[in-house]
Amino acid sequence: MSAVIVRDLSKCFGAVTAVDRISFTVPNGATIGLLGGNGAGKTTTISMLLGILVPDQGSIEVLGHDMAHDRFAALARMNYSSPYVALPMRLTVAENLAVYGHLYNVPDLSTRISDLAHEFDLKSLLDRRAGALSAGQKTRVALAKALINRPDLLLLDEPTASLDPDTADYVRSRLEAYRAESGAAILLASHNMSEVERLCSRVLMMKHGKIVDRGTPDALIARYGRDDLEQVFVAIARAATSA
Ligand SMILES: Nc1ncnc2c1ncn2[C@@H]1O[C@H](COP(=O)(O)OP(=O)(O)OP(=O)(O)O)[C@@H](O)[C@H]1O
Repeated sequence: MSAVIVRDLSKCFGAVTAVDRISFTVPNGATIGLLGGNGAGKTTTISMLLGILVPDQGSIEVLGHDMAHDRFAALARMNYSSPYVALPMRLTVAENLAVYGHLYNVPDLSTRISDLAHEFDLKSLLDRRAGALSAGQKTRVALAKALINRPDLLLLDEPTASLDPDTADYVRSRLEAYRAESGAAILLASHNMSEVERLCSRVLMMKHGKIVDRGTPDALIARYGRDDLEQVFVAIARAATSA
């Protein structure tokens, strides 16, 4: 069964077609990569999945719920992190996690916060204001917030942005472990191709709002005759420029 079913989805901003009739699924228990150059339409797609933007056309089904008519049932079972969406800056890290935990009605919230603080090495940051943290510290708090309700669908926009290589590696292993233990589906937008190769069973390649190719990382690498996904990405991006 699929956690996400997107059919013929479009979104325009004035004359700009940000997302252009895309269709895809995210199976339960899978991590799917959403790739594309700057302005390809990844964030717009994720925003529609979250119900933040209303599509001009098409349908989105999340965890069995039609987002046009029944989105609150789905929103309770999903979560997201994005470096482009700031957490309330005046609240401490602990207050932030508590607010989101209450919003999602998380049972035994203090234990959940303590577990996440341990998992993402946040214990020494719990009493610090979110606005006063470094970029990498904010990313770790955003990931803890994204997991607070043990979501069945996790939407991740650049989840390791600003993390040092050691912490990024640790976070990737935590995301893999969460998917394996929970059976959650993950949609991952990332510019880090080695991260995508490691985490994603399949990828969707976006260009100018369309999905121009899709498949497993290995299949795409073979189809384009390249050594890795980074080279495939560059080949598609350059083809786009000359198109
Ligand atoms: N609120 C908005 N108003 C007008 N145009 C927008 C708006 N949001 C996005 N766009 C445009 O829609 C297109 C897709 O943008 P989007 O942010 O979805 O791309 P992206 O793939 O996430 O890019 P990046 O990798 O740079 O984050 C771009 O041309 C962008 O300028």
